[in-house]
Amino acid sequence: MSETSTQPLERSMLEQQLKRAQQAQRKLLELNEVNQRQIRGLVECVHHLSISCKGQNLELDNRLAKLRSRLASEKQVDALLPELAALCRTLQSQAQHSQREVKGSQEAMASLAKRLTQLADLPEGLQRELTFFQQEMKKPVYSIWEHLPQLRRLVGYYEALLSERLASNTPLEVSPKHQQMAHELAQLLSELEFRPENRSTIAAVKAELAGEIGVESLLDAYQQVLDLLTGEIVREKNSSQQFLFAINDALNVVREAVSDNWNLTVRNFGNQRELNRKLSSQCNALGDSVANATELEQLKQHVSKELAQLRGMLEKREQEDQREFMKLKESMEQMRKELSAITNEASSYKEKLVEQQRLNMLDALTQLPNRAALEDRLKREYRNVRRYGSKLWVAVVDIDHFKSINDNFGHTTGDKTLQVIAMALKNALRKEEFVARYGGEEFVLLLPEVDEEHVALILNRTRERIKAIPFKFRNDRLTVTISVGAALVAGNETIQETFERADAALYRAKRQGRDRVEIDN
Ligand SMILES: Nc1nc2c(ncn2[C@@H]2O[C@H](COP(=O)(O)OP(=O)(O)OP(=O)(O)O)[C@@H](O)[C@H]2O)c(=O)[nH]1
Repeated sequence: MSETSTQPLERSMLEQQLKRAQQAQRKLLELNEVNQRQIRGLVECVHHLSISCKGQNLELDNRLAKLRSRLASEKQVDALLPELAALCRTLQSQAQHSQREVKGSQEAMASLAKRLTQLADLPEGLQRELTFFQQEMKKPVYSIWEHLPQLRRLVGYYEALLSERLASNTPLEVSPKHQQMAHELAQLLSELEFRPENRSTIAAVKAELAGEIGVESLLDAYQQVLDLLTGEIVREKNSSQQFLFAINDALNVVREAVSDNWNLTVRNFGNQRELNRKLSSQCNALGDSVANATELEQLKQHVSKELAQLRGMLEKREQEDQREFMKLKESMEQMRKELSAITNEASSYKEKLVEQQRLNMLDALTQLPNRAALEDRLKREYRNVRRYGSKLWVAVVDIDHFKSINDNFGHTTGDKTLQVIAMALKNALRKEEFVARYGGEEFVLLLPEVDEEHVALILNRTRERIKAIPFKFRNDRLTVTISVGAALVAGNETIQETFERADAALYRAKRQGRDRVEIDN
């Protein structure tokens, strides 16, 4: 082929190569453009990140500053990848740290809110809000941004409370908490035993405490209860004092009698020795007279005289003995009387103490064993569980919606209802089982030696019996129900722990609609 024929071909190839090179260059320019846009985007993003993270963590600040300066000089994003990975790690650990901080702050705020709710006289609305707030604080929060509004809310509650307190020139009011305390005092009064002459006063105070009560009446009621209690204590103290004085007097008499007897005995001993001495010298004189006698008639006269003297002495001694014996008898009699008076006094005091002890173990309203008696019994039953491995169920019984009976029909009706239910509970049990009024409208049953499959049967039967009682309040027929939670004393748990499980079961029974028995498994 000639040189002239190859030229156009070469030229066309060169043109094509040039075109491809031009295309590639355009592509490169485009890519460069994209790269630059990405870097600009990254620069902007890092800039914003730096602003929003500033001051949170020194290491993070430094990394971001370094990245910003690298971005200013770097042309390729790839070269920045190790920096970006390190930044990611720092950001991750910072996020974890923030979450921990938020959690700590949440807990501190929850505890603050709780303390606020415990403040006396907290306005009802605020109390409700705070309770709601406390519930919300239990939900997990993942960022500081969710946390901040909660913080603002808590500050708001503080502010509200503060301005309410500062503005309160308002007269004293009975808060729900005071009302609750008044009810508790009424309940306590039901558990105490007072003298018959004070019972009507106590009933009146109780009725007042149980109803809607004003500050003045509440203070009066407290004063009255204190007076009555002080009176009972003083009376008890006086009667013990009188008893001790009586014993002391009696012992003084006995002591004097014993000391008289002793003196008498000492005197007698001295008199007897004197008499014996005289008798012996009289006998000696008589012996001498007999030995030296020369005349029988003279001796006879002498001996008769001496014998008369001896007889006189013996008679005198017998009279003295008689007198002393009478004195001794009298003083022994006196002592016997005093001792029998002391014995009588002591045994009547003992009877009183035994009666008082019995009353102390009984709930005055329902006549069921009270909390102290329950504790006594529990100790014994628990000992049997530990010693012989026997079974013991603890069941906590609570009357449903009892407050509404008090509210709708009065406290006295509430009291009567308690008495009827207490009796029903008592009658539902076998003699080795035990029921006590634990307080308020709560009772505790102890069921020893009952199998798991029977316990629910027994408790449900008791529940049904109470439900079937035909209560009639102001011509309305009403059904009163109970909820029950029961637990078996297990393994090596304490009785307190069993109680807590029974209580939790009762709570479940209430939550699941009441009028039911829940057994803790
Ligand atoms: N009449 C009378 N009421 C009492 C006695 N002791 C406690 N109470 C009242 O019993 C009520 C108990 O009410 P709450 O604890 O609110 O319970 P409840 O109304 O039974 O409601 P639930 O237990 O939730 O079903 C309170 O109003 C107490 O004042 C008492 O000796 N006599």
